[in-house]
Amino acid sequence: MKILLRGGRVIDPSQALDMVADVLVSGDRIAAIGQDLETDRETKVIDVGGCIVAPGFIDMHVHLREPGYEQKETIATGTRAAAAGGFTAVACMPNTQPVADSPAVIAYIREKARAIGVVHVYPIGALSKGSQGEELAEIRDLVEAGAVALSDDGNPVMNAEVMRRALEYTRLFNIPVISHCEDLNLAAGGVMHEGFISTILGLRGIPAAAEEVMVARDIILAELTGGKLHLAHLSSAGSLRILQEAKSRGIKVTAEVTPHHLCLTDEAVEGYDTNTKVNPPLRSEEDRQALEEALREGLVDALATDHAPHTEEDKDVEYDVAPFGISGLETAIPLVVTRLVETGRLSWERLIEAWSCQPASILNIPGGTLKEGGIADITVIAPDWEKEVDVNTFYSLGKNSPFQGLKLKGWPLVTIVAGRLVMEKGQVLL
Ligand SMILES: NC(=O)N[C@@H](CC(=O)O)C(=O)O
Repeated sequence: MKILLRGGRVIDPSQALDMVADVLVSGDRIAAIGQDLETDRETKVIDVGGCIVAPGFIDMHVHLREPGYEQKETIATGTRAAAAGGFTAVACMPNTQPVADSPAVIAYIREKARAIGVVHVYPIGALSKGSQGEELAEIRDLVEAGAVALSDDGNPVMNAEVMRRALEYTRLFNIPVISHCEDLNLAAGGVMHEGFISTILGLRGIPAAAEEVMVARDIILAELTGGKLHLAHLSSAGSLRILQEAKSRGIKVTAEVTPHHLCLTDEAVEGYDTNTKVNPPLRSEEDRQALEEALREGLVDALATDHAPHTEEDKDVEYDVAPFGISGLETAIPLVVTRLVETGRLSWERLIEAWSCQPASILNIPGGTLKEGGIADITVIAPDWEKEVDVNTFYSLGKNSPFQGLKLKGWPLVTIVAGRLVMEKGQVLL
């Protein structure tokens, strides 16, 4: 099977490539990039004139919910949502039931993904047993089973000694520790950003400091141990100042930001829509602008959705008791394209670097490049394709999106995974 993507703007930051060209896929590999490439009768030709052709987008932070919470999402539905959203690979968080703290759960996820998944799935192992934050998980066994990183995402590691040991021990395997930075004592049962709006709404706030003190602590521990630290879903300007200082001193730390923290602020909570309840919370406009600038300048390395699907029953409750999370995979790319790329605030090159090259490099996984001979994971985006978000068309079981009804541009047009056409014009083909 061969596929020819004809006449798109091919942007591959890994090779400093930005030109109008054809891309030929043969088997599971990129066969050639060039002008007017020849085809034979077996080649499926897709006209991508006017579109962006990029190395496959990798979402390094998703919740696939399987095993244990299959009413919220499964590996089958989550990977279809990823393909529909323009992603060729996802890394999934271990807060499943049972928690992915054993080789058996890691193996289960990988086998299920291989059998029925539509995109590549890279499991992230739990850092501590049961993600309880008290005793390290069997890290070597998790790595040998295929975990690409360790994290207790959803459950901050409150014990600094445990975090220290995780950063120390993971050095042996050269994998990152992904930290969900939240001091639970400071967060104190809050449900939104602590500020003027939380006061007006009468909702308990989570101060930005709840994130910032943990960012500072984990950076100190990364410096102490020499471990690889990755900061998940940063939300506050203060976190960025600490990150800046750490990077300027050469500490091994990377960070990600989500589309919702780039596109929304705490004002979105004003209608008490529980789909705006997310952890960390949507913060102030000043924080939002700082995140945008940090992404543009590369201080924040990567984009990631933190796709957190929940059922309608879960979310159809009072704001205080609703679970945190946004179903993000199927709106992520057009949101960032519409708000940041189309407005000239983020270049295509930087978008692709942050959502393809960087995640591949941080997790040390295949992809992030269109080099000839490499694996054919490709994302095509149609910058002019405009349509409204409709959660009823989501492949994800999680319809919990605060973007319902929003008109967006720059939808993903084609997703190719290891040479297989898995999505075309929004329709998943498997
Ligand atoms: N990010 C979220 O808002 N939700 C996450 C867990 C979490 O990080 O709280 C989830 O798993 O639902």
